Amino acid sequence: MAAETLEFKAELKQLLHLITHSLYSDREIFLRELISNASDAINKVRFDALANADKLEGNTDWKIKLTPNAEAKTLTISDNGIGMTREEVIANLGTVAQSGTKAFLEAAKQAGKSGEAPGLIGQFGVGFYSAFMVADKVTVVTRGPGSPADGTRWESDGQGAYTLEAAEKPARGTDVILHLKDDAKDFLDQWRLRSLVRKFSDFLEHPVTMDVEKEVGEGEEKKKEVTEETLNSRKAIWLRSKSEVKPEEYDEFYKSLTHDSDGPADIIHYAAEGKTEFKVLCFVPARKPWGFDYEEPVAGLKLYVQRVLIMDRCEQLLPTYLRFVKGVVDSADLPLNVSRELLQQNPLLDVIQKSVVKNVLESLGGMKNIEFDKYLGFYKAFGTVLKEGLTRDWSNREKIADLLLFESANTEAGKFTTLAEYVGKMPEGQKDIAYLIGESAEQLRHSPYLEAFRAKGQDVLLLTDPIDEFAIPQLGEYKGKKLVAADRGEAAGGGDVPDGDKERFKALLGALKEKLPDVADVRLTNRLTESAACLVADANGVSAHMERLMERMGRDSGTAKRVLELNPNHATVEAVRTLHEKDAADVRLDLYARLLYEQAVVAEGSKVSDPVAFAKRVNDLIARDAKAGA
Ligand SMILES: Nc1ncnc2c1ncn2[C@@H]1O[C@H](COP(=O)(O)OP(=O)(O)OP(=O)(O)O)[C@@H](O)[C@H]1O
Repeated sequence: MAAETLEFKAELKQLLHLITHSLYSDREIFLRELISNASDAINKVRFDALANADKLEGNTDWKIKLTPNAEAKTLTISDNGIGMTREEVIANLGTVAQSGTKAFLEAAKQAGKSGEAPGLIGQFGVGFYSAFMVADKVTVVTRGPGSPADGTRWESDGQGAYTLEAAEKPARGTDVILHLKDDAKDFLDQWRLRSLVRKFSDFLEHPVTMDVEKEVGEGEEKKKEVTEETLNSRKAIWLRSKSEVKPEEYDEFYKSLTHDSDGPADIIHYAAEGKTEFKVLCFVPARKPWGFDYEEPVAGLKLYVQRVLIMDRCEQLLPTYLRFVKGVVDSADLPLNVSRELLQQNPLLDVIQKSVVKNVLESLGGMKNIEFDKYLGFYKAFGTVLKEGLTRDWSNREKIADLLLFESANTEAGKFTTLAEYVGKMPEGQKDIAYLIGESAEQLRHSPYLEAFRAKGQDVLLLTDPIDEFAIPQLGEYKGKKLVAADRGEAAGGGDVPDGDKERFKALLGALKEKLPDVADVRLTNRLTESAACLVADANGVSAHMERLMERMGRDSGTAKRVLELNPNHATVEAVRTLHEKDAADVRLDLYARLLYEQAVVAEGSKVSDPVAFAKRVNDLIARDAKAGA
């Protein structure tokens, strides 16, 4: 049958254009990507064979073989893995399945200028196409379990189309044949290949081999002999003890696992011993992977049973709030031949998860105490995700709370405090931990709600992460101290005012309440020292910040009316009181009531319902005042 020509999908064309035209630095990573695909393919067939040994066809001498051919200027990467059917070739090598491709293209365009782009390739699951960084033509000959006639040959120059035809393939598996570009001939060099394999794939369980010519014998007997050599040491890095692993080995393993071009922020490597035994090697990335924010949140670790990869992402091993953690768990206590469904019910997985969570949280705590700058980088990337744990992982709430960072009324802008530090600095008499939620710390620093706290020498945490609105009330308390919102009725700032004031203002408060249908009540407060008025929510009501959030999401927050609090010691409030005492029917009182309310709305960072009318009211005041003063 003649070869059939098919077009790449549009996005893939764009991607290939980018790969072949702009990504030049670091192109050696193509070898890591292709070896990693070959290794995945071997793992797949080996796993399938646990249930159906016939698939193996006796071909179980697992290996990935590199064949450089100087004459033909090709480098071939062969494996005896699962192979692909014709349909699978079309699905896997003719389209980019990942939804993040568009984002990749954008990111790569940006990063292309700064030379970061190759690091991005793997992150977006386009590893195979990195072959076009070094090859101007790629041929793939592959077949799954079956007979030699079932093979498929795929070929492309990466320009927009590929050809497909049936092919004879004696053994199951895949050959990827790279027709190297003129400037990529160094990848034919055996020493270069050997050093790249050691760098990228040393820990790989399967041997990566190459035929090497060696001189053997002495004198007359001397002759050249070709032997197949294994290039990688094959020591699964997670099975070794910590002291045996070099930092650069961790680094390379991490990079092969995540495709990150930088090293990890934190390494968690231990062997659990006792009733159940397992080994864990996890990493905390130093920065957010591209796509982390818009991809569906999924967590998981690779699960090996005695070095056989059973699941690429075992969700039972990691809670979603630690989904930034990447790594491997190897357990000798799980049965090798169970189905994935049964495996997921195995109680041992919960035991392992508990242990992983404990170790990750402790390790993050250590980073915070010892390498704060590094921790800050981590926290800025993943702090929001970590906070999800406050609402989901009750048993570890306190440990997670210890990892939180906050700006506060007393910190300099851009500096942070912790709950433990806050509690340590609480002046005598302060019972609760006060916090204020809003859009930016800068705006919150000017909030009238801070006044009373400042006057008492108390600090207030300034929270600006949208999740804080849910997560912090869920936390509820820390070390026996209640967390209270500074703009709520119950907060330490609000308190009783002297009876004399209450008596003097009684009539005015009644009148204002009538004039202001938007508020639930008008009362005096000692919360304020500089401002005239503020709005507070009931202890159980919806806060102003929450209302703004709900509005933005297009939801009705079922706005509960709030309480207008007035500062009896403020000159403006006192002047309005005097005016009301003289003539309760003075028409100006309507205007003043409205403005007292509206300035409280503006001060808390919300919008007045009719900004034009508000401006007109202020202008009327200015005009009157200016006229009186002229
Ligand atoms: N040697 C191979 N044997 C069998 N299938 C392969 C082989 N190489 C690639 N594939 C198939 O092609 C798909 C696409 O490969 P590609 O490297 O582009 O992405 P990926 O491996 O899925 O993602 P990532 O590179 O992020 O791991 C693979 O998922 C696999 O199904």
